[in-house]
Amino acid sequence: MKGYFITIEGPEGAGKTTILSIVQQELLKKGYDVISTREPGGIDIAEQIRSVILDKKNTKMDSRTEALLYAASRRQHLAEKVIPALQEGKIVLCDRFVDSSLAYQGHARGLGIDEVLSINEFAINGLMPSLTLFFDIEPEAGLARIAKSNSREVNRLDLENMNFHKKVYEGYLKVAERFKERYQKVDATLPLEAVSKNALEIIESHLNCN
Ligand SMILES: Nc1ncnc2c1ncn2[C@@H]1O[C@H](COP(=O)(O)OP(=O)(O)OP(=O)(O)O)[C@@H](O)[C@H]1O
Ligand SMILES: Cc1cn([C@H]2C[C@H](O)[C@@H](COP(=O)(O)O)O2)c(=O)[nH]c1=O
Repeated sequence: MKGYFITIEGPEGAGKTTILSIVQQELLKKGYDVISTREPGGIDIAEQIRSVILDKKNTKMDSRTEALLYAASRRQHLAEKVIPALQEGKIVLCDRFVDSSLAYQGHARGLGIDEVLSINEFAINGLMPSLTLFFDIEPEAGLARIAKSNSREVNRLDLENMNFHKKVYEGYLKVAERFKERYQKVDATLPLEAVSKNALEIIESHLNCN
């Protein structure tokens, strides 16, 4: 495929959405053909699946159902938006992708990283990002940012206990180690300007070297 598939990962409140928007604007100014999107969501069917997964009322959702719904939304998003954009040679910046499933469902929910990767292989059919930025921040600090923000609605996953969020973080460290060839850590505790500058530098260097 001609384009670049770049994903942003990290715990709740790490700043992924905020920085992704700044970085996209900077890349557009520099003349790059770049789109941004998110998981779960990004297109209508996947946004509908997102509503089901994240609805606070759905307290009975089984962990395997949750993993399968994320994988289903992922497939539709790839088929309808990501793959066509890559075929047109665009840079696709995606807020979360399969590594979120590995950290949240695989490690934190206890389904197993290998098992969750295996159900996702059917969904992604070989398409993996060439670069993943891991926004590194302890869960307590990320959740404190969300608690302060009045523009971000609290969802079903946010309401999990601190032990769950610590496991998510631990899961990410395992996933980053496993896929170290595409992983780059960004210190997400720094001020916004520093985080966006660092993220932009990593992305541009990847675009120039590949
Ligand atoms: N580097 C930063 N320093 C201070 N505050 C920040 C920083 N980055 C983001 N924030 C603030 O933290 C809050 C969460 O940011 P954002 O929604 O971008 O995080 P996120 O990683 O996308 O979270 P989630 O995955 O849980 O949706 C927002 O209020 C945002 O303004
Ligand atoms: C893709 C994906 C996401 N999640 C979780 C992570 C977050 O708690 C929500 C998404 O909310 P955000 O505000 O857009 O970050 O879903 C997950 O558990 N598994 C996944 O594969």
